[in-house]
Amino acid sequence: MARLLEYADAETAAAALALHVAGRLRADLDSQERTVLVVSGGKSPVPFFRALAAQPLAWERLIVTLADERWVPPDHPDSNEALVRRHLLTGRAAAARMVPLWSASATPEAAAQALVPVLAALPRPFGQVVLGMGEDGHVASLFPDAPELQEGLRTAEPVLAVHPGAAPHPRLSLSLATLLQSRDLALLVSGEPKARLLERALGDGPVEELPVRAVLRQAAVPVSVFWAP
Ligand SMILES: O=C(O)[C@H](O)[C@@H](O)[C@H](O)[C@H](O)COP(=O)(O)O
Repeated sequence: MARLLEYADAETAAAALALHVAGRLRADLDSQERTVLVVSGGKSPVPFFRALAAQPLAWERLIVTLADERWVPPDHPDSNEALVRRHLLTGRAAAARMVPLWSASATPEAAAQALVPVLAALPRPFGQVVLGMGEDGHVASLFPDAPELQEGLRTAEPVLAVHPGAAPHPRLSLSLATLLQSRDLALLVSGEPKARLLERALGDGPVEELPVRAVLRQAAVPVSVFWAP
């Protein structure tokens, strides 16, 4: 059962999430050499990235990777890697090691194959996974209208290529199984247009309709929704 935390505005939710994530990662780094933070892209996480970058942490022992990536190189304005580098890996946080999903492979399928050993080498469980929720209920790049949705929800492979029907760019997405290999999950959602959607996502209905439900419903990993209208 997901824990719903409501804040007055997006900035306050982002600050609270940054404290939550920093505390979680610090707890790992007190008892192990390295830990992994997995983040999504999109617009919502920018204030969270800035707030987290200001947190005192042993950044040089932190590995940052993405829940999903658009099939564009890092110098493209839609690149999630570029977003993370610009807003999170700044100041002391620049010492963290970034593990990108994009590579100069011929296709997203080839990039997914190349990522298998890279992701297998990351310490498990991840310290923290932070996700957003798209206006169609997608999470990471598990889109309701993508032909690969069932595969993403069921495969034991770590990552897959996704071709969403409407959203721009093919994607690379961690599979649901991999997103759940974490000590903790947080979902950052804000804005009135997503209020009704979040209510529906937390209610009954098929996962295929709103894939975010797969994360909200599972009981293996604690999940908190940082919500601001
Ligand atoms: O690359 C992406 O698009 C994301 O990783 C995606 O899953 C995102 O989290 C949601 O689409 C929410 O995006 P917004 O924050 O822009 O609404």
